[in-house]
Amino acid sequence: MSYADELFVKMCRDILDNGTDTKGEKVRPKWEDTNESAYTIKRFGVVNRYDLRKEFPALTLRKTALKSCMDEILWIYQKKSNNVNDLHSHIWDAWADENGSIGTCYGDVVGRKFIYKEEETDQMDYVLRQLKENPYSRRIMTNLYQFEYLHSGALDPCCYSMTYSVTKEPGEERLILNGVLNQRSQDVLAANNWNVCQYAILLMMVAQVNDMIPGELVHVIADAHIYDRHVPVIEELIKREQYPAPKVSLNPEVKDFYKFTTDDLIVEDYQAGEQIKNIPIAV
Ligand SMILES: Nc1nc(=O)c2c([nH]1)NC[C@@H]1CN(c3ccc(C(=O)N[C@@H](CCC(=O)O)C(=O)O)cc3)CN21
Ligand SMILES: O=c1ccn([C@H]2C[C@H](O)[C@@H](COP(=O)(O)O)O2)c(=O)[nH]1
Repeated sequence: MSYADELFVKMCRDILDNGTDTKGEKVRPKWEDTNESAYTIKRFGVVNRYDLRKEFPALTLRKTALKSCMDEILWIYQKKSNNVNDLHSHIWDAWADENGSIGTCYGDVVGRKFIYKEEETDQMDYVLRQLKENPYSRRIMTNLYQFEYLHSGALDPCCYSMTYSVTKEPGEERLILNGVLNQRSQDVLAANNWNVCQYAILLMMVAQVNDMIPGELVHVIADAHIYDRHVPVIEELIKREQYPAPKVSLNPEVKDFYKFTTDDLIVEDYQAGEQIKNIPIAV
């Protein structure tokens, strides 16, 4: 059975049984159809660890759209775009302006130039260069939570930082590339496995172009929540049958981070439960 399923079911049970309700409090998100407040049951401080050497962390309770996940991660970290017209899914449409822009967040922040040691770079190029030149550095991270740009971005980034950390295992020639994903806010039904698979794929891409082995992904979530309208959906989902994790790999020919496309993601044996259609998204 997929380890990601096991962790997901445990996390959902913990949120539902031990979480606290925001009902009646002042909350930001709304349900688009009725304009009512979208309340949640939340759990503070959830930490999940996935080991990519053992298996890929995809849910099998329902299918996660892995190519769309990768498409969004390429949009942010490779194209460094903030325009939904550069994205092949419609998940960001509700937050875009009439030109398709989501403003100064996500890709826009990744691509902003700054000077580091007298050279102009951006956050992703900095990470790629540090891993090549200085892999044991403890300063290898991206950080999308830039206060000066929040006011003109469509949404404050939820997955806001990724810290890369290299280890060496006895008997293993290549270095292991691990990552800590920090997330301030998580819509567990809509995007938990979506975000996990995205950053797993990002770690795999960054490892491959540095000839490293993707190791552990540690996902730290400050506010892991289930929206009120999602509770019955989650209750049904976590009772479903679980299957072994799919095999997910990258085209080994790609050695340049900027050359990956979603065609380079190879997904095999992905058996999963029925898709849940039309999940309501709080905006
Ligand atoms: N309330 C809320 N939840 C989120 O997950 C979220 C936001 N808001 N705001 C911005 C982005 C947009 N995100 C989204 C929005 C929709 C889906 C969604 O509907 N996913 C479908 C599959 C979509 C596809 O196949 O392309 C799913 O079944 O999970 C996922 C992430 C993540 N973010
Ligand atoms: O990658 C993402 C992007 C967004 N979310 C969710 C988490 C929250 O439910 C909303 C954002 O609302 P805030 O009031 O700004 O926290 O979007 C996610 O889970 N993953």
